[in-house]
Amino acid sequence: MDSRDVEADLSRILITESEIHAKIAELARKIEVDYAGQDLLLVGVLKGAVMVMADLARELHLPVSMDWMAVSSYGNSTQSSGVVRILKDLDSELQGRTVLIVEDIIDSGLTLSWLLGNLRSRGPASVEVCALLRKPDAVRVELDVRYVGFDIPNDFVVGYGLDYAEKYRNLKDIGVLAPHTYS
Ligand SMILES: O=P(O)(O)OC[C@H]1O[C@H](OP(=O)(O)OP(=O)(O)O)[C@H](O)[C@@H]1O
Ligand code: HPA
Ligand SMILES: [Mg+2]
Repeated sequence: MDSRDVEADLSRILITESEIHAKIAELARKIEVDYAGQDLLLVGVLKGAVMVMADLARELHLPVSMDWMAVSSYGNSTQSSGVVRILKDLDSELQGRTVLIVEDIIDSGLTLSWLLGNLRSRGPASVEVCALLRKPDAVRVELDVRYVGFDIPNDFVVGYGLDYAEKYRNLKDIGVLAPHTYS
């Protein structure tokens, strides 16, 4: 855990920094095989995916471009509002591009479901998804996700980009937020 005194806010560490980095290397090896010889556009979903994007992009031995989209459906809550808002759109045109969405977490799946529909309507050659975390017991929509790092329990997690009310994104590990911090 980091130097900031946040241990009291976590009920437990779920995934350590070294486990995260090993998993990202494993995902990168698969992506390199699947996209060999192609120019890949990585689309990071701000803000949660900043850490995954930074580490995955540096791990990939492929020519990649990086672009960012900011959407938000959680605000300062631990429950998705179900309403996805674009806060920042992509700078790139997607026509004919090979796109890989990079996400930190699939929880209800509502953000990704909406994003896939939105990006696919822009005429890319393909759109696939790489998500570090997924909560199988929380997913409310059918989603085809090509790369998933860890399936995790249905607890609210923070760290490594994931926030609660904009806090904890800078933790190196991923931990379960103790209920007393938000109830
Ligand atoms: O599967 P879902 O239930 O839709 O949840 C997943 C989304 O929620 C979080 O984003 P958030 O809206 O909190 O924005 P942030 O990335 O800026 O924290 C997370 O980063 C995913 O994008
Ligand atoms: O468990 C979570 N933690 C932080 N942000 C999130 N956004 C969706 N689910 C989560
Ligand atoms: Mg958030």
